[in-house]
Amino acid sequence: MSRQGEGKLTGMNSFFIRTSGCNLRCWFCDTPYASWSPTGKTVSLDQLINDAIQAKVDHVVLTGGEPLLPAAIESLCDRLFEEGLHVTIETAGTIDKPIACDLLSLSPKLAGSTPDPDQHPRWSELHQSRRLPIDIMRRLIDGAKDYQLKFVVSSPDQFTEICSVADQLDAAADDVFIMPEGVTTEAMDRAQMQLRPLTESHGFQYCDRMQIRWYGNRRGT
Ligand SMILES: C[S@@+](CC[C@H](N)C(=O)[O-])C[C@H]1O[C@@H](n2cnc3c(N)ncnc32)[C@H](O)[C@@H]1O
Ligand SMILES: Nc1nc2[nH]cc(C(=O)O)c2c(=O)[nH]1
Ligand code: SF4
Ligand SMILES: [Mg+2]
Repeated sequence: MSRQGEGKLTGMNSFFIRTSGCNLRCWFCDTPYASWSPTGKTVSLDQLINDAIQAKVDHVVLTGGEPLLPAAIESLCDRLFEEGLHVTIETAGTIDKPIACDLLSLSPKLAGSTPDPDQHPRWSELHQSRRLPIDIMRRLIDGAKDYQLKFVVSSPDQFTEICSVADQLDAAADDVFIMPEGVTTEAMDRAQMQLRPLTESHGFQYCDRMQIRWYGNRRGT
């Protein structure tokens, strides 16, 4: 049990399910234990549903790693819906699956997310070739009741690219969230000074990462 720290449902008590394993390798990934060096244990669907019910909250967040990768993700969503739970999926949006959810929290990965080609030649190439399949993202958005686009930003120069991706996805400015890259309050405060005015001048929403302010950058929060 935690609180949603990012985007339109910030502050909502939520049960988080984090799948391990990712098809991308963002250099800045804040959950390397679910991407670069995947760890974790196998949990049955029955157990997950049971735990979600026991958490006594209305909201469940599926994240990762990349939550659209596991074969059982559709069954998991269906069973959460049967329990009347609100399901948010946090995804980079690169996996083609006909999945339904209440809120698709889509975080398209910009060119600057690609890992260093000298240090990680294979992953750099794979990441670059996989990170932005606009047609797949459009289908995911069509299958969701609501959506938001959350961009991780490490430089103001990235706004041109963000506008282009948002345009290609026909996103309203109001559904675009600008989130600072960073895992400390100090880094987020520094970034905010530069990014907030730009965010507002584009009509986008600024997205702090409240979990870092509430809990610190701790696993399980
Ligand atoms: C760890 S990812 C898991 C879900 C999915 N793989 C994705 O990237 O959307 C969860 C969220 O954290 C964001 N994120 C990861 N590392 C970050 C960092 N260093 N700073 C800011 N946001 C970060 C991602 O963009 C995404 O919105
Ligand atoms: N509290 C909290 N809120 C979050 N919203 C999205 C998260 C994610 O890692 O996907 C996240 C997370 O890791 N923690
Ligand atoms: S897509 Fe998400 S989980 Fe995968 S490496 Fe990037 S931030 Fe991490
Ligand atoms: Mg997180």
